[in-house]
Amino acid sequence: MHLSHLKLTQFKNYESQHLDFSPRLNCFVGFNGAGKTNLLEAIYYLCMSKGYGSTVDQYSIRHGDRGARIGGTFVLDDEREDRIVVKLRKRQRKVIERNGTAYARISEHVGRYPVVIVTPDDINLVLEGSATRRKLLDNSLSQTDPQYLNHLITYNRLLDNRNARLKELEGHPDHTGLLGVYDAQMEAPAMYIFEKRKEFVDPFTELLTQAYATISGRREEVGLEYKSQLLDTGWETLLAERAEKDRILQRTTGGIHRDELVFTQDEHPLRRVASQGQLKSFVLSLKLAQYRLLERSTNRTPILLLDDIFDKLDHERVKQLLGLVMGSTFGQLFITDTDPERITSLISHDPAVEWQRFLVVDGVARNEAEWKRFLEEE
Ligand SMILES: Nc1ncnc2c1ncn2[C@@H]1O[C@H](COP(=O)(O)OP(=O)(O)OP(=O)(O)O)[C@@H](O)[C@H]1O
Repeated sequence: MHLSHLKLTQFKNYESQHLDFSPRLNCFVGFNGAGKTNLLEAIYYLCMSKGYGSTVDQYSIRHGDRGARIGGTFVLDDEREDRIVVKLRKRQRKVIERNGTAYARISEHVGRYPVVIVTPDDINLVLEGSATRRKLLDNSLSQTDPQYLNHLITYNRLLDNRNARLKELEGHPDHTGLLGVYDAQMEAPAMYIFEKRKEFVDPFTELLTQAYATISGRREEVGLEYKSQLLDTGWETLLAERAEKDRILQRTTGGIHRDELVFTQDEHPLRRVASQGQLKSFVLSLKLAQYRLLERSTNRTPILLLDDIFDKLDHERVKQLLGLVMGSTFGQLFITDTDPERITSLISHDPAVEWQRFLVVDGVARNEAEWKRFLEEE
C-alpha cells in the first residue's frame, strides 16, 4: 500500500498544493519552518483522521481561513485506489470521506491505512509520564482493532463525566446514584481495553527485542511490562476500594487510565540504567516493533514517516536506521531534512531505491523538475 497523491487546500502554511509521490522513498527538503513537517502531518491526518502529538484540528486550518481540506489517494496492494478526504471547518465537526462517502464514525477509518511516525519527541516515551506510553498502546491497538478505539472513546467520555460529577459533589457522598451508573457503564469498555493491552505485550516484546538487536547490535535484553490495577482485582472491587479516595480527591483514581508500561533493560528499569545511546536505540526499536506489529495485524505495509531524524539523532544511528528502512521489507517512506545534500549522499549508493525529492519553500513544495519549470517561467 502507498500514498500516490496528496492535495492540500488551506492546510497549515499551504494554500494549495498537489504532490505525486514515489511508492518507496520521498524526501521533503527545506529550511526550518518551510512546511516539511506539515506535509508529514497531512499524511498522518489521511491515515489516522487526526494530527499527531498535540495537534489541534482548529490550528491545522491556515491562518485567516475558515476551513481546510486534505485529499489523498492510496494505492492498495491489488492496485485498487481509495480516495480519502479530510475536511476541517472552524467550530464544526470534521468530516472524513472514503471514495466520496462520509464515515458515520471516524473510528471506522483508523487502521485502514496503517502509519508509524518517528520524531525526535519519541524520547519522551521513556522520559515523560505514563500518558505518553498509554498513547503508544492506544495508537497501535486502535489501528489494529476498530472496537478498541470505540471502547476507548466511550471510556474517556464516561471518565470525564465521572470526574465532573465528583467535582460537582465537592467531597460529599452521591445520594443520586449517578456515580454508580457511570461505574457500571465504564466496566465493559475498561475490561475490553485491559484485555487487549494485556494481549499486546508478548508479541510486541518479541518484535521489540528483534528490532533492538538489529539497531544496537548489542547484547542487552530489553523488554516491557504491563502494569494495571486490574491485574490484581476486578472492576467493581477496584472502584469500591477507591470510592472514598475519589470522593476526597474529586477525581477517579482507579481504572485503565492509570495503566503503565514499564520499559526494562536486563530486567532493570530502562530509564535508570540505559545510556543516552541505548535510550535512543530503544525508542527507535519501539517504533520499528510497532511497524511490524501493524503490518502483521492489518496485512498492509504501513507508511513510515521520519521527521527531523537528522537533526536530533547521531549520524551512525541515522545511517543504521536508513539502511534498515530502505530494505525491501519496508514500504513507503517520507523523510524530512534541512540539508539537500545529506539525504542524497546517504541513499544515492543504492540505485534500486526509487525516490523523489521535494524542495519546500514557505508553504510551497515542488519536485526538482517542477522547480526548474517554475524558475524558467519566472
Ligand atoms: N494554521 C497555520 N496557518 C499558517 N501557517 C501555519 C499554521 N500552522 C503552522 N504554520 C506555519 O508552518 C510553519 C512550520 O512548518 P513545519 O513545522 O512544517 O516546518 P518544518 O519545515 O518542518 O521546519 P523544521 O525544519 O524547523 O522542523 C511555520 O512557519 C508556521 O508558522
